[in-house]
Amino acid sequence: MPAWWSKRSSKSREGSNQENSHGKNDKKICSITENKRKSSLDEAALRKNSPRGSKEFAGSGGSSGFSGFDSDSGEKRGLPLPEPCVSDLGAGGGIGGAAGGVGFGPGSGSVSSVSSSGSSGVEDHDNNQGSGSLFGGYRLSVDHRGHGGRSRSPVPGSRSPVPGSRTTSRPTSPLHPLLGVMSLDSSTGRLEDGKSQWHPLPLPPGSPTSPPSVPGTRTTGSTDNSTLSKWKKGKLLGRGTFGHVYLGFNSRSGQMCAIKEVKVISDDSTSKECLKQLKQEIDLLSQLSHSNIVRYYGSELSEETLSVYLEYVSGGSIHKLLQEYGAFTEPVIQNYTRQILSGLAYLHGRNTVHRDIKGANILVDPNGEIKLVDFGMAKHIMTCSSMLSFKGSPYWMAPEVVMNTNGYSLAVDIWSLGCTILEMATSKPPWSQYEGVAAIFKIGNSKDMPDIPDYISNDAKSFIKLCLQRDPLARPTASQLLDHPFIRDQSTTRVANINITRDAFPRTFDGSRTPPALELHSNRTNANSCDGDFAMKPVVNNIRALKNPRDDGRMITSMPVSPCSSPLRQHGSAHRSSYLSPPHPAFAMMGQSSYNLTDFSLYPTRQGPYTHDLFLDTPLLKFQTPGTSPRTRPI
Ligand SMILES: Nc1ncnc2c1ncn2[C@@H]1O[C@H](COP(=O)(O)OP(=O)(O)OP(=O)(O)O)[C@@H](O)[C@H]1O
Repeated sequence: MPAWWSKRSSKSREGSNQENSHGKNDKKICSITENKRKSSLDEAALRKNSPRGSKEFAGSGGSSGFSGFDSDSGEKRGLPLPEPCVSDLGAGGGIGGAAGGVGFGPGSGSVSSVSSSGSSGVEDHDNNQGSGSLFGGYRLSVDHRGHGGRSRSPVPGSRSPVPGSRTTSRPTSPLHPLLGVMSLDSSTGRLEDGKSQWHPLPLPPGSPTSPPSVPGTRTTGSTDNSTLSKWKKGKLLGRGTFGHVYLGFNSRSGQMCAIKEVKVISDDSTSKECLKQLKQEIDLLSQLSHSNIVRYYGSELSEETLSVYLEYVSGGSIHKLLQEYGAFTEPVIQNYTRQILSGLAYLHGRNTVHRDIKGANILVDPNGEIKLVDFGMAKHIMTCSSMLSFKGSPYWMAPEVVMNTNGYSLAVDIWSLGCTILEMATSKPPWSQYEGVAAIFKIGNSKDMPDIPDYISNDAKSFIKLCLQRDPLARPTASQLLDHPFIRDQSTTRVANINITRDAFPRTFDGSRTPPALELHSNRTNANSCDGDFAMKPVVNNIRALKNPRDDGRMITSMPVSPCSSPLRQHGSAHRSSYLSPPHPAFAMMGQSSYNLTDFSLYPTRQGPYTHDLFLDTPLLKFQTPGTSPRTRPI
């Protein structure tokens, strides 16, 4: 068994709502070779932490690097922004490793360990021990005398003068010692590669007004510092391992964002680790653009904090929704799974593995749109070789990750997706009946499958079983899974649903008028996923009701619209009378499919002839037997 346990911490998540151990609080268990001496203590601590009763596995740091953090402190002082490297993901390191001190964020909820082997062929930033550069991929705006200020000529989006700006009057601060060291000590070769770009803080798309390309650039002639950033920090949205997340409000546009902050403290190893993780997240997110991945707006470095500005997703995490509303109905699970898969297919298409897929890292917007977040664990995989580092959250962790022997690949996200589907169906992750260590043994060293509830459909069971195949090579890719009936048949349902709607609302389809509500539904890709409670109701009754003369267009358009996919709709009986969400007979068929695992074996997998997966040639992984030393050699 790899030695990667670390101590419990006390962080809480999602605002004041402490998540239980199945969510964000499950524990980034940190492990590196240097920490072996802590393992016995940590293991003892872990045993105390049952999946239900305990909040934390982890955080070797003990005390939080954020203790005493004042959400209102850390005013941005117009320090130059760090400059992440924008070379493509395969361009090499870029994130200086903080001496391999991986995942020591207090209260960390995931496992994090790094193999001592350096032969992974992975852009594993954690392994950049030699660089000694926390921001190895950053060009910090410092000249060689250590003063703030850009070290090169103006670039788009830089703080260099723009029309109307008066950057010369902007206060400059001495470079933060921590960052100064990082900026000047990169061994990544990316500091001078000329590919780097600034990270301005644009408004979200659709902003009625455009801010200066970089906060702090004065465009109005004002001389006070209040214009430095138009994003004002609001309430605490949640706490993660590596920082706090606040609501941000743009006082110019009225728009909102999420601000993820890590406090910058020199000579604090926890702070360094947090910054490193956040830097990694910035590097990845800044290169991603997908509707199911949280959008990155920009980042900003002040003397006290590094802030990352992200799309605000107001619905909370799947984990939080499960806590508040209970298990999801199957149509909701289908819908969410399709979107998660879509995000994963995009991510994997860029050879990037998320490594921490779980309900707590999947946010839902009010329209039921899924956003993958928390890319602090994500890694880009440069070659066909797989990773050797050890990260994730135990209950969602793939066997090959738990055993940490021969590395792992994109398929770890597919395993975690299977666990997340079980989480959505039961409100708990698989193996949750076991305490931490026992769960890890179950995952890594048994042949057992997690319990799959009887009440889900055969399609759902088939899908989950495919994801939870112990052989990572046997797991289908995200793209392949998008074609599984559990996902694919949603579109059939949606078309049929629209047809029924057309019958029910003929006037809406004859060009005379278009109820906004229907337009909204029909334009959404997730409009097919309606309340499971509807599924059991005779559709015809609702249609008859709709054809009642009283139910005219005025009534329709004045009715409140609830997103079809919202899990909030699954329990409310009041929704059943809503004509705007007519049920579909296909839902009555949920759970009746005779599709099985064998059928899907017709689809190509990583081992199949049609796959173009990078890991086609990845050798089968062997599990490490507890007590034996980890095997890191490729088979
Ligand atoms: N874009 C966002 N919009 C709204 N809330 C968010 C957003 N990003 C994060 N949050 C909230 O903040 C919490 C912590 O965020 P996040 O998981 O990204 O932090 P972290 O330090 O990376 O966590 P982890 O310990 O999983 O690494 C989330 O659980 C969520 O409640």
